Formats: sequence, structure tokens, C-alpha cells
Amino acid sequence: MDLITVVCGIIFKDDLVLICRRKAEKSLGGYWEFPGGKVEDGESDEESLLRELIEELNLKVKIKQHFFDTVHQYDNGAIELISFICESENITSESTDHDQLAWVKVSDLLGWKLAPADIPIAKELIEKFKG
Ligand SMILES: Nc1nc2c([nH]c(=O)n2[C@@H]2O[C@H](COP(=O)(O)OP(=O)(O)OP(=O)(O)O)[C@@H](O)[C@H]2O)c(=O)[nH]1
Repeated sequence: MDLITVVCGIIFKDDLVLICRRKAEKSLGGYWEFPGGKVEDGESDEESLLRELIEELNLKVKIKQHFFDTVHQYDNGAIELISFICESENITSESTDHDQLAWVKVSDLLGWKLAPADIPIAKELIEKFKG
């Protein structure tokens, strides 16, 4: 089965990072994720991320650096999840795809019910920001 490329933003506002809970009716409903989405034909990863964040969250961010990529095999197919560290100047409270948003400390990330593909990214982030 094809590998689907998904981009996500690790969006910082000061020391806190944004995670979003997928709406119940979506795939992986109820799981928390870093917001983003599927890369479309003809888009770069960065263009795709900026587009998704505006579409879903009406959030304009600065992409600071490419962070960490991971491949995860779900029952219905595999995704490659490409993450970027971003900074946001404003805080958003509404999403078209999520029913809750939370700004959390990096060290607390694994206490949330993250989408399985996001767990290696969260672990890497905790390692990077520890001490
Ligand atoms: N945006 C995003 N998607 C993720 C993450 N982790 C993860 O496994 N995914 C999965 O990657 C796929 C693409 O995400 P998406 O946000 O574009 O989903 P979508 O609404 O276009 O499609 P879908 O609802 O049909 O699955 C979804 O199946 C989603 O569950 C993540 O951190 N961010």
C-alpha cells in the first residue's frame, strides 16, 4: 500500500506547544496530534503545512526548522509524518478538524493520548528540550 505523506507543525508559543484533539467522526477520532495534514501534489512540505494551518486553525506561523520524520503503519495504511518546529505569534482557539486544543509543556506531552505516529516525535522533542 502507498505511503501517505503528512506534515505537522510543532507550534510553540513561548514555552508551550499546541496539540489538537481530532473530532470523533474523523479517523483516529479522540487522539491528540500536532496539527497539519496530507501533502497535496505540487506542494512542498512547507507550503502544505502553512496551507493546512491556515485552513484548519486560521493560524499563521513561522517555520523555524525541519525536525524529525517517522513512518507509522496503521491498520488502514502507512503514513510518513514529517514535522517542523514553528513559532506562532497568536493563539488560536478554533479548529475545523478538532474539538479541543491545548497548549502544553513539552515535558508533559506523553501524558496525552497522542496519535501513535506522533509518539516518536514527542519523545524526540522531550529529549531535545530536556534540562
Ligand atoms: N495532521 C496530522 N495527521 C496525523 C498526525 N498523526 C497521524 O497519525 N496523522 C494521520 O495522518 C492522516 C492525515 O491527516 P489529515 O489531518 O490530513 O486527515 P484528513 O482529515 O485529510 O483525512 P482523514 O480524516 O480522511 O484521515 C490522518 O489519517 C491522521 O490520523 C499528526 O500529528 N497530524
